[in-house]
Amino acid sequence: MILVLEIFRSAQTVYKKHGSLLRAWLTFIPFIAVLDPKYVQVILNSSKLSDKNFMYSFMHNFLGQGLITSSGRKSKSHRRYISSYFKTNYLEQFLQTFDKCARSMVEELKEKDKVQITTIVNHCILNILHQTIMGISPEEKEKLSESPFNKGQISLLQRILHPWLLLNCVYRRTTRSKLEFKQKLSLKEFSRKVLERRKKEREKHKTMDWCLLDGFIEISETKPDFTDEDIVDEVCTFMLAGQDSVGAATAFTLYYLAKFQDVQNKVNEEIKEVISNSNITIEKLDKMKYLERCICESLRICPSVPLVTRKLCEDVKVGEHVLPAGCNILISPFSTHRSPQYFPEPETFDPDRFCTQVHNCAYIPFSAGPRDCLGKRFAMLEMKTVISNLLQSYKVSLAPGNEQLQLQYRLTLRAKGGITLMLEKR
Ligand code: HEM
Repeated sequence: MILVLEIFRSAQTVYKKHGSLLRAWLTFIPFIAVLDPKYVQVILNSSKLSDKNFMYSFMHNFLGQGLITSSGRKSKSHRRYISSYFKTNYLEQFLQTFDKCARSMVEELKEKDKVQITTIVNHCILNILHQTIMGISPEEKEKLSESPFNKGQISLLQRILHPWLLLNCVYRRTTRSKLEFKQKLSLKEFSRKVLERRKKEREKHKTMDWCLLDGFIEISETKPDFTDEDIVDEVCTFMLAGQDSVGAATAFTLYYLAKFQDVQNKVNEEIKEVISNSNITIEKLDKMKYLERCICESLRICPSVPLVTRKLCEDVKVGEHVLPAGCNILISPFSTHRSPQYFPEPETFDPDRFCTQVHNCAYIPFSAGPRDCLGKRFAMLEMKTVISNLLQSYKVSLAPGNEQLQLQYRLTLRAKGGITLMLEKR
């Protein structure tokens, strides 16, 4: 038996000490932690076991009841409707925005030689999301400054760490709950206004860059079970799902590229060869295989989403064990990615380990199966665009004192104190 935090702290030794199927406590809540990729596969790949557990309901105040937090029929139909908008022909329309926002990020770095890259990257990612999800362009400075998505905060971790707050009757009386409720109202209110504005603009047949909200409106025009309230919830979900996850993964990758100059040089050679100051296209981004392996390796060591949970709706056999219906399952990409059987010397940064095929559930930064990340290709194209734009202009290295990465385990994984880089103009 082990506390969930220990799964992180002793990720390297957890397999030796406890095996890959263990009972774990998240304060007073029992979980079964499933770390072995073969067992993880049984759970994540089953469409019958795709229900999220009670923890996700604590995110309703933040994310609304969109795809990430919902279960059952609603999540299945929403996912079916929305997933077609994450295919290449739609993503292609976002490339210009990725590129434009990345270029203006690089422009802002002019005259600077030392930067907190986490903050800079997060700002760029937020601009990209405002444009691609809601159709608010980076030029609409006033609208952007009003956006409550710039400062959203989730209370789930506080509630877990102070478990009496998990009881709604207690939590409702706290100042934190009132603030969270106010925040939920402002996220929804803002999204509702943006929806109304977009509908009006569509009526006037204004030529506009396509955004995901257009897709949501199109769905609602033909599917009666996809209402305006659902649109608002999905806007909140996508705005928040694509924020810290991508921000952290981009910053972690830049950390490793700054730390290992030989790897950065190889990435830079690839960028020169593939892009050579021409326009970015999906084909070119797909060609950047070495950069992709660097991003994958950063996501292996530092997966932005370090924990995924499920509730079993039926008994499940994994190996010789039967996990009973009703129990809470915890899957930890952070720990599974450190399985020495699949990733020898797991703490070593080695992008070339992805030259050979790995077990599909040994590497799960985007989860796997019917509830895997809908935005994974969006995220990969976006991260490649942002990183290659930065590296075309600057050589990056670690600022003195920033050599050691300290991780902070929030809902998403972060670098404690951010990541500070030195920039040298190329
Ligand atoms: C590096 C970036 C990202 C990582 C590591 C990541 C990781 C994940 C993971 C692990 C899940 C499963 C969560 C769970 O089951 O509890 C997930 C779900 C999801 N992600 Fe991402 N994500 C990233 C970027 C994005 C982006 C850019 C978007 C959209 C713009 C997005 C949209 C979603 C959605 C909608 C789901 C819910 C899918 C469902 O439950 O059917 N993600 N993501």
